Amino acid sequence: MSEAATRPSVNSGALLASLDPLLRAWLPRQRWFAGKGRPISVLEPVAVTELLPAGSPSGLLHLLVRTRRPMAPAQDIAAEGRAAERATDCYQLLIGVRRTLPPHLAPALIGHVTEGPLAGFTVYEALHDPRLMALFLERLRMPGRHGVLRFERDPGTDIPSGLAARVLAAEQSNSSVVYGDTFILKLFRRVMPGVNPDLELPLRLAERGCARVPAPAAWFHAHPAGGASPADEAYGLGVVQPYLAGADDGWELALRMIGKGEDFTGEARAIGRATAEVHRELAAALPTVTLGRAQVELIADGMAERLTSAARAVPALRPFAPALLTAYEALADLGGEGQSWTAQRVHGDLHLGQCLRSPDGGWSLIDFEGEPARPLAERRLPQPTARDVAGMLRSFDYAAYSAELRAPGWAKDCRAAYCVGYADVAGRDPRTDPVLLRAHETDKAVYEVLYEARHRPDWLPVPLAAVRRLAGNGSADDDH
Ligand SMILES: Nc1ncnc2c1ncn2[C@@H]1O[C@H](COP(=O)(O)OP(=O)(O)O)[C@@H](O)[C@H]1O
Ligand SMILES: O=P(O)(O)O[C@H]1O[C@H](CO)[C@@H](O[C@H]2O[C@H](CO)[C@@H](O)[C@H](O)[C@H]2O)[C@H](O)[C@H]1O
Repeated sequence: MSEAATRPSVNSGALLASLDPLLRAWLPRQRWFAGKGRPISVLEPVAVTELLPAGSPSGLLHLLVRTRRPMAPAQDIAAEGRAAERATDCYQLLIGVRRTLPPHLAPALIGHVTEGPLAGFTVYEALHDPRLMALFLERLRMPGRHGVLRFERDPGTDIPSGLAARVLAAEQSNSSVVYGDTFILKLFRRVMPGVNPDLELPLRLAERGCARVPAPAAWFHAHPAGGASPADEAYGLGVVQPYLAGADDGWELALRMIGKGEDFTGEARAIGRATAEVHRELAAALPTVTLGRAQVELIADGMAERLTSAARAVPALRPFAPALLTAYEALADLGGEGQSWTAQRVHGDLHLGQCLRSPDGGWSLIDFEGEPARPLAERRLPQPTARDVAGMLRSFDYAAYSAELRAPGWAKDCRAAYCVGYADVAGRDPRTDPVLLRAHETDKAVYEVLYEARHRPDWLPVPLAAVRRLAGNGSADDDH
């Protein structure tokens, strides 16, 4: 990728127009695309960067495209309101361009271009092409600019050249490529202007020497408007971090151990300890605030608003909404009585899949992006640590449900062990604040209903079962 060969020189409008029908068919099939099963109403370029020209023999394009969120079915439009019709999302794509696609890249096919500047070429998902991704790592190793793209790296971390690239098969909210079992590149898919907490928090934790979170080694972002004005915030696009080779992800490990009838409470307790350690470091690295009456009410109001909008989008949630609201009312009431809590930066979307156990048995936490559907500014606000604890408690429930567990009590025991582990480090058991915890667990279950409806409709029954339980005035642990 010499400077001359990589100078961005494309007419982005004409290029995207030629890819338009292919992307409209391909995008909605991607897991990371929000809004399944409905046609894309608008597809327009935000920025197009030619990293390698077509025909060399494989070209590489970096695209930021804006889509208008698909229209809701007729019956939901009135309920979702005009705002939902106007909502747009920006997605990051890395597109390979070849005359013909070799058989091993067939699963990556996006389509054959028939018109415009790329007529006669085949375009495909570049992440599946080890050659292109090796070239992309070379670009990441060199700090500097490339059109609207800006590449940065930690000068203290050596990223060797020539590492073999392989795309991760896991279906995710984002996409990842592993390099030689030493580094992993995470490419954010739905991107927006502003500081991405998935870079911000690991960088701050690395500064404190926190070993529970892989430290960013290189990262890149874009300034589609040129970056001249302070208001023109960068879009965070991707991060390279050390790859924890041989690590087990907590979700797969839990399902495996359930399958073998093995006890998971020891691991749950260790994850609780890891969570509390990361919370302690985040509280030391970034500002904390005391939540008074007004802030607690705001949090409760925010939860109620999310419930209302989720219930509009997912009809199955509607019958439970009034009962779920009582959890938020109880939180606001406690705030009104003068109960206060500390808020700090948190993980924001903690679940078993974000916990990795290294072969030495130590747990690390990854993916500090927060809930992908929330605005960035909101995800970066200090919050009670109960948000993360609630995420993990829900995750034990997910694992038990997904394994169609016969043994009652598995989730309940893991939830308890996790809280005990948390208290080992924090000195306070999260269950000491049942109203706070319940409100956050309810909020999480509501988020999950919306997430599953948008991304994995087949999974909707999992959070709906929890919603039913939480709405039933019973304990969140009932039925396990
Ligand atoms: N540093 C790492 N070491 C090993 N595996 C990792 C690492 N980071 C991510 N992974 C793997 O990649 C998967 C997806 O990463 P994650 O950051 O959670 O992306 P997403 O936001 O798409 O869920 C994880 O579940 C894990 O299996
Ligand atoms: O892609 P991310 O890991 O950033 O998070 C999103 O996808 C998760 C699913 O992959 C989703 O998590 C939900 O499903 C998990 C099992 O697959 C379960 O362990 C979690 O508890 C449950 O919330 C997550 O909510 C979503 O933001």
